[in-house]
Amino acid sequence: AVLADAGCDVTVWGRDAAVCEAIARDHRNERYLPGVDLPARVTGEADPAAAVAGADLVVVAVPSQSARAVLTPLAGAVAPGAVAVSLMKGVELATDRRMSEVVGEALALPAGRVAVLSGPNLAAEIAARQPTATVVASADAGTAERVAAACATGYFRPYTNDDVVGVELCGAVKNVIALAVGISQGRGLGYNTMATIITRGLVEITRLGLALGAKAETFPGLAGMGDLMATCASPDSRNHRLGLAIGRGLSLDEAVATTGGTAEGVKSSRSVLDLAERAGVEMPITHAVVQVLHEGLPVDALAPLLLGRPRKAEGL
Ligand SMILES: NC(=O)C1=CN([C@@H]2O[C@H](COP(=O)(O)OP(=O)(O)OC[C@H]3O[C@@H](n4cnc5c(N)ncnc54)[C@H](O)[C@@H]3O)[C@@H](O)[C@H]2O)C=CC1
Ligand SMILES: O=C(CO)COP(=O)(O)O
Repeated sequence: AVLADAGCDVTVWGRDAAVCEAIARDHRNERYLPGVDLPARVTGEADPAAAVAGADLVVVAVPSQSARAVLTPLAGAVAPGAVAVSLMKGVELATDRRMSEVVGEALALPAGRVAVLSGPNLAAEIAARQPTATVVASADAGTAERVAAACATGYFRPYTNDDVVGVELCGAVKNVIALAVGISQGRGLGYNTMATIITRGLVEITRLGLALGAKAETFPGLAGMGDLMATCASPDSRNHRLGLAIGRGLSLDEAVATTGGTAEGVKSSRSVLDLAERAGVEMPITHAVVQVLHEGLPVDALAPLLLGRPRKAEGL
């Protein structure tokens, strides 16, 4: 809808042919955006190769762990000169690849023809055309500018950035931090705890990013602090909601079943921690989330674990 409002003709592909048909026929996607009229420029197409054929931009928004399988068969179908844009906020399990790396590998595109878009961009608010901003990053400045121009509207303001690593890590790790905030709120803890987790969460995202070559100024920006605030505050965030359910005592399976949609942080917490361990970076909140979600640590052990660490000076 944003791209269409910005003047692009948009073809949506999805794995459910009935949803694609409804988008083409009615310009509605009742399953994911009930009650929202999509612009007339948005149509649907059940054949993925037909959907990408001739497209200037191929915008990818499937769950991160599915991206490689969805994109690999389309490598030959992307038009020469087209740019792929990742909206995904995760890190691939098993390879620890960021999504721009997965997209580039799967579609056989060089880094300069891949862009990432990340920021405080909760889908329902954007569908309601509420004002927000975002970051478009690419290794190629012209590519970032091209994507930003294609999605700029009166309610959606893209800023360009050349720090792909930083922007992507912000998007992936804020989901893990939002899980931790949700868990704390599920235990009945208040705003001091939330602010502590968000602030120290940003520190550990920054620490990882700098170790992996990102730029320091990306982290207090929209993709970093901006998206952390939106995701940790919003009851619409799936990661926040899933954390809340865990904090209230549900098992991971029960929490996933009640949350709806993909909470990327559940799986990416593991790949992020793996990246951190390989880079020799300490990420205590991410580590604690992995322990609670995947290693059986009781939620009540979380605060004593984090607060019981040796004291240190504030900073990175
Ligand atoms: N929903 C939001 O507010 C935002 C989501 N994102 C990111 O966008 C990405 C996608 O998220 P959502 O659209 O919210 O997830 P979702 O879970 O709501 O839906 C993703 C879509 O992918 C489809 N899908 C799932 N597995 C698939 C597979 N194996 N093959 C093909 N299609 C498959 C689903 O049917 C659905 O249509 C995630 O990385 C998320 O972090 C980024 C910004 C905001
Ligand atoms: O990334 C998002 C907002 O920017 C959406 O967050 P959730 O995936 O937790 O719903």
